[in-house]
Amino acid sequence: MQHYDGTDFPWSKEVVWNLKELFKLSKFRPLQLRAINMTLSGKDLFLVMPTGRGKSLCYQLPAVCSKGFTLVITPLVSLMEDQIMYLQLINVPAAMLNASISKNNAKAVMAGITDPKSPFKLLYVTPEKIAKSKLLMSCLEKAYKAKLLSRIAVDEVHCCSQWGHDFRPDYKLLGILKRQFPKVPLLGLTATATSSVLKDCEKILCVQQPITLSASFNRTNLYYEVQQNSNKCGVLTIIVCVCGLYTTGIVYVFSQKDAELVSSELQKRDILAYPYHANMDPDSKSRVHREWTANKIKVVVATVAFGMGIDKPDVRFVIHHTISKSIENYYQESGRAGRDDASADCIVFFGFSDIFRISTMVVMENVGQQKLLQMVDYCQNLDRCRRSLMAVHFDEVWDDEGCNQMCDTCCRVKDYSTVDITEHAKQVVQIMELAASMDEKLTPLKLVEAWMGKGPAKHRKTIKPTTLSRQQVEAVIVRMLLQGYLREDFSFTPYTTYFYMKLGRKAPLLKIQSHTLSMKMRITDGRSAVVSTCWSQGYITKSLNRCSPVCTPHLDRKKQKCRNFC
Ligand SMILES: Nc1ncnc2c1ncn2[C@H]1C[C@H](O)[C@@H](COP(=O)(O)OP(=O)(O)OP(=O)(O)O)O1
Repeated sequence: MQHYDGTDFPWSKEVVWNLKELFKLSKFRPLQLRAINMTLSGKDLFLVMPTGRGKSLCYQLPAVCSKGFTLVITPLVSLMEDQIMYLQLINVPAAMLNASISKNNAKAVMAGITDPKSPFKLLYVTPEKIAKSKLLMSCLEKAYKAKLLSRIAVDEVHCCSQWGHDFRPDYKLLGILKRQFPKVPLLGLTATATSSVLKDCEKILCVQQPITLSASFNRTNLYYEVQQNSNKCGVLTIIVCVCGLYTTGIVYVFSQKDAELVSSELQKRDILAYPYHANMDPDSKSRVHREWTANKIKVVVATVAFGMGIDKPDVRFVIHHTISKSIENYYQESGRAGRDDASADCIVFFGFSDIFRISTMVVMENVGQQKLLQMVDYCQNLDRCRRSLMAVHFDEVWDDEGCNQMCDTCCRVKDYSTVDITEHAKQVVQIMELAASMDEKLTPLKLVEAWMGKGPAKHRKTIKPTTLSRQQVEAVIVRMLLQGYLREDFSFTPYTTYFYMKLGRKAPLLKIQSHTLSMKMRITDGRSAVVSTCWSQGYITKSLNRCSPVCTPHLDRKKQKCRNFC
């Protein structure tokens, strides 16, 4: 394999020349040269490389060094437009075919496909075009026969698999390409795919035994941190502080409403923040994107609609106001930070009720629930370094040295201790059994309240209220959910989906005397690195759960309460 890292191939001189003179890059990043040499040798390849590490170069550069053109399948029109704009800038001819281009333009592109002079080196198409346009397939057929179709690149290849985090039905039909054009090397690219997802993609794309190249998922310059979402004021305080520390960043939120609300709260605190979500008109969306890229806007407060194709190198923070729906999503979204290799912060706020908000949203997805719980485990698991949890998820062999104190768990090991929660878990089971005996279903909130001695007396008559704090109560319930002592139960009405708790398959184990259950909990109120920095710079004075100086202008003087959040 290492042989492919060399520069003694017939094409090597041209490759190196183009890297420097055309793409204006001084050297390759890890795995780029290997991938380029392999695809130029005609091998079928899956390239798994973290977001922002330069996957595009691995097909753009070979395209320039090959006869004919490279067909690039990309899911989003905006992604195509960005790439074409960049390629035009460096004088590499490229074209695209999608529903947004004019008929005349499409006609010219179709003619270009079979033109022996190849007026473009890269042709970008959506998977829908491959699935639906017979004309395109017939042109590609002719190009194949004339040896003009040099390579097929399938970007975001994980979209083929239903087990991936972003399945797109039209990707399922892309197997036709390898069946019709078996001699053309295929290059599948993704930032996030487990080995089982790649196996699935292999079948769907009809490639036989492709070579998989995986760059380490570990973005060493990113600092990962999870903050408890205890109240809205605390969350906003930290967001405001982080915005004060850095020049540019993204805040991801759950809904369009949150995007509007959080951005307007940041604006009230003199932070140049704008919302971005799918319901905005295209002009407003591209204006926000453009102005943020040009540093005229400091923060974009966005839903996941602000996604693929964002290539701003100097993003210094990505904050998740609400957890992502999967680790893959989180990795990709947070990975938009620090593309310039300078350090950047990735902070996610984890709130108990958010689990159930998102749960009802992903309930229809094939493995939506399972993926959400993996994300919850990432947030709640204090046993292992955040990076090692991601490594396990992406099937990467992990060495604990790899984190280098760049996550909150590694920085704060002294703040955690293992606590036996067996008796607590038994109390939860008693409450659940009592509710079941009355034929009642408990929502997570009702379960918390009953255990804390609040809510209807009938739910808690057999036990004393717990002595645990609310945060600990929630943590125990989440732990029980993650470990199968509790499980989710959904109920659908024509208007909404309700989420209830049920006893899980492992609940009977708690009846066995010798069975124990433990978890790591925070024992001190030590400050995280991000909070410490805010602290040392005078942004935060007391507890994060109180109003800080940043909130002071918004205090209602009479009630001494924050008008918006407390
Ligand atoms: N060898 C290199 N040296 C320096 N910069 C590079 C190199 N290769 C690529 N880049 C730059 C170009 C882009 O600005 C940036 C990201 O490249 P890009 O190909 O868009 O990433 P990607 O495709 O892996 O990310 P995503 O998964 O988000 O699509 O890195």
